[in-house]
Amino acid sequence: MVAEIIDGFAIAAELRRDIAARAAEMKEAYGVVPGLAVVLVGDDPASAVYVRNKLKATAECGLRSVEHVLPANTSEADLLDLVGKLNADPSVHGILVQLPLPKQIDADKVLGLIDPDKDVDGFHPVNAGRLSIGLPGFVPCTPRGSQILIDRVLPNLAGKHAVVIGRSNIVGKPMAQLLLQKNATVTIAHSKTADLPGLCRTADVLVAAVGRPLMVKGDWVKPGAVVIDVGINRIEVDGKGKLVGDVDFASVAEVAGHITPVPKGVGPMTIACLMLNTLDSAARRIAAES
Ligand SMILES: Nc1nc2c(c(=O)[nH]1)N[C@@H](CN(C=O)c1ccc(C(=O)N[C@@H](CCC(=O)O)C(=O)O)cc1)CN2
Repeated sequence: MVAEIIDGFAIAAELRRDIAARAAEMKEAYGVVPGLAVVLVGDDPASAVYVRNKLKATAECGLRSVEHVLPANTSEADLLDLVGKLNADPSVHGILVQLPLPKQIDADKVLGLIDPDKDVDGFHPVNAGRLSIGLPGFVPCTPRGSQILIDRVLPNLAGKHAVVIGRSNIVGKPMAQLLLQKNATVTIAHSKTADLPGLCRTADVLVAAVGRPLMVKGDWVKPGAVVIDVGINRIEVDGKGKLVGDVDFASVAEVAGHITPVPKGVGPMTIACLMLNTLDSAARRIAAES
C-alpha cells in the first residue's frame, strides 16, 4: 500500500474536543448551552444507531439534546406539527430529522418547514442557496466533514481538479460547492457520465458518493490523488455482513496518495460536524441578539 490513511475517527475525536472547549467557553461567557432536537420516526435499525451516536456525541461535547421518537405510522401532519413547535422553542438551536422517513411522509415538506437558522443538517433550500452564493449558512455535515479531511492533506486546491461522483442534494452538490469555494476546478460525475474511469483518472481529489459498493477501482485513480469515500454500504462476504465504501480500498490504496477508510473515515466526521453546526447556530444567535 502506498496511500496514507486519513484517520477520520481520530480527526473527528479531535474536533469534538475542540467543540467541547468552545461550548464550555460559551456557557461561561453567555450562560448558553447549545440545544439540539433530534427527531427519529420509525424503527429503522441503522437510523436508531446513528441517532444514539448523535445523542452520545452531544453529551460528550457538553451540548444539550432532546430526543423525539415517533412511531413508524406517524402522519405527516403530526411531524410537521412537531417541527413547528421546535422552530418556536428558544432553547432549541438545532433541529435534526433523521432520514430516511417512512413512505407516508414527504421528506422535502418536513425539511422545508425547519427554520433555516436551526437547520443544522443544512438540507433546507435556503441553506443550499446560501452555500451556492457564498453566504453564511449551514453546510450539510457529510460534505463539511469531508472538506475538513481534504484540508488536512491538501490545503491549497487552486489549480487542482476535483471530481465528485454523485449529484445528490445532500452530499454531491454541496461537496462540489465547497470544493469550488476552495478554488478547485470541479466536475460532478454521475450515472450518465461518459468514460467515468477516464474522468476519475484526471482527478487530484476524488470524492465518491454514489452508494455503489466498491465501484471505484485502483485503475480509476491518478497516482498520488486524495480519495474520499463517502459510501457506507453493507454487503455480504463469505456469508458475513461487511461494511464497505464506494471505493475498492485494497486496489485504490496502491495508487492514491491519501485515502479515507470505511468505516472510520467520513462517517465519524458527519456526526462531529453536526455538533459543530449546532455550536455555530448558538453562536450566531448570541451574535444576533447582542
Ligand atoms: N438527518 C440526517 N439523516 C441522515 C444523515 C444525515 O447527515 N442527516 N446521514 C446518514 C446517516 N448518518 C447520520 O445521520 C451517519 C451514517 C454513518 C455514520 C458513521 O459514523 N458510520 C460509521 C460506521 C457505522 C456502522 O458501523 O454502521 C463509519 O463510517 O465509521 C455516521 C452518521 C443518513 N441519514
